[in-house]
Amino acid sequence: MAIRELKVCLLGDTGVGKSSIVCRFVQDHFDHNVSPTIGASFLTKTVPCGHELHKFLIWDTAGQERFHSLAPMYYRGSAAAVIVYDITKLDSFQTLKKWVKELKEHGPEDIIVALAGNKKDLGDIREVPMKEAKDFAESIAAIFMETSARNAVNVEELFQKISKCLSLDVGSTGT
Ligand SMILES: Nc1nc2c(ncn2[C@@H]2O[C@H](COP(=O)(O)OP(=O)(O)OP(=O)(O)O)[C@@H](O)[C@H]2O)c(=O)[nH]1
Repeated sequence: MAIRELKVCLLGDTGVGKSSIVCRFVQDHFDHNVSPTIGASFLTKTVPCGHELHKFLIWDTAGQERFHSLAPMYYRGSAAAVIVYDITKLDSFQTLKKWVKELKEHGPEDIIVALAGNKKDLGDIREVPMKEAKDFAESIAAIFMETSARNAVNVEELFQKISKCLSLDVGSTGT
């Protein structure tokens, strides 16, 4: 079976759960006391998609402002970007919009963008209405999912959607 390597980066405010999403996806594990990422971390996971295997090369970037200038190194050459916000923090949704703008201006032209509203398990203290995020995602033709790294909700599904989109992309350029 053919293996395709797909570079994916995670972007978003500090504390929104980027590392936790990656950890849930790659190791099916959740840590309540995960330390903030320094610089970036790298993990891989291979998943079947149709008649091929997709090997995700995942760059989990640091959300702290002091690391912002490093981000282009990770989104350049990426096939997809997952921009994460925390549904309980309106500020993190504003930061997501800044990342969308930055990707549009400086990212790869054909990059697939996925928006992930994480911490879905904390719906009681939600600050970002799902509809608002969904409408925004639609307006920029992005994949959208609310996830919970903690409860393993929609994390696998998020990467499956990205995988499917990447397959379709190849299909359309091949014809
Ligand atoms: N309740 C809940 N907490 C979560 C979830 N995902 C992550 N967390 C918690 O949120 C905190 C921050 O998670 P991280 O994964 O370190 O966030 P990050 O976006 O990688 O942060 P930086 O590395 O600083 O950019 C940790 O205490 C996690 O345990 C979730 O789905 N639900």
